Amino acid sequence: MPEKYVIIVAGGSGSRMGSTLPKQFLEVNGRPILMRTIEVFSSFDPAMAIILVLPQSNMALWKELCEEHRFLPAHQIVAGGASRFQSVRNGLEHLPDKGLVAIHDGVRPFVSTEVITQGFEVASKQGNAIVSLPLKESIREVPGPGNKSAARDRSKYRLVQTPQTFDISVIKKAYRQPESALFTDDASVVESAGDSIVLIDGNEENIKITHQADLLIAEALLKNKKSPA
Ligand SMILES: Nc1ccn([C@@H]2O[C@H](COP(=O)(O)OP(=O)(O)OP(=O)(O)O)[C@@H](O)[C@H]2O)c(=O)n1
Ligand SMILES: C[C@](O)(CO)[C@H](O)COP(=O)(O)O
Repeated sequence: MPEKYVIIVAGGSGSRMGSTLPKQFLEVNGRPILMRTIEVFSSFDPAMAIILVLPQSNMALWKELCEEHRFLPAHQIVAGGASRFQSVRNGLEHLPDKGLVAIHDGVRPFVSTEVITQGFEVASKQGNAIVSLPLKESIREVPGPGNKSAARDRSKYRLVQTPQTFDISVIKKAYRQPESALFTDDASVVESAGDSIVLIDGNEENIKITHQADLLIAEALLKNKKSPA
């Protein structure tokens, strides 16, 4: 297996959460969300290099939080950009040219180690591995034909999550493209560079904490984790 790296992107402002403090620093059951996310990767492989992308304006806060919570996992801090694309691109500059990198949202603390493992294994053989889930609700296209809404076949779609794991040469080449509004994740950047995307199954608990209600779900997931099997 080639050398493994992870870029954890936490350079956003969390506008949909509606809190003054960006959501990655909010505590769930007494610990900042971002620390929980980093800990999943450091326990998966304590030797793996962790690149953490943060808003420039929150770097001092992060240092204080690390001291307060005695947060020990080693990580290299990189300044984020105005968009997720720019934050990932900044993180990639701190990687060597060879190896594998998992790119993961700092606000997805419930990714399983099985999914991380599968991501590295598949990406080492096929160049990339993108975590996804089937849809569990009906979907409609809006507007569909005739400017009306139209039922669509959900079996043709997947919900895309992170980590998205890549051969470093593949992802670095892709991120040399100019930014596009269509680049909502790393798979879309790599696909636009001409590579085929490989989907793997994710874990249902790996939610992206986005809205206030997600904090309640996160608390419930943690409670469930602690209870005896
Ligand atoms: N300029 C940005 C924007 C987003 N992200 C990160 O990308 C992940 C997924 O983005 P999202 O959930 O949309 O986070 P925000 O952009 O912070 O939220 P919002 O869109 O509600 O403002 C988050 O971990 C976020 O911190 C980032 O590193 N740099
Ligand atoms: C990368 C991502 O988390 C995959 O689901 C997602 O695309 C981020 O999207 P958002 O618009 O920043 O919420």
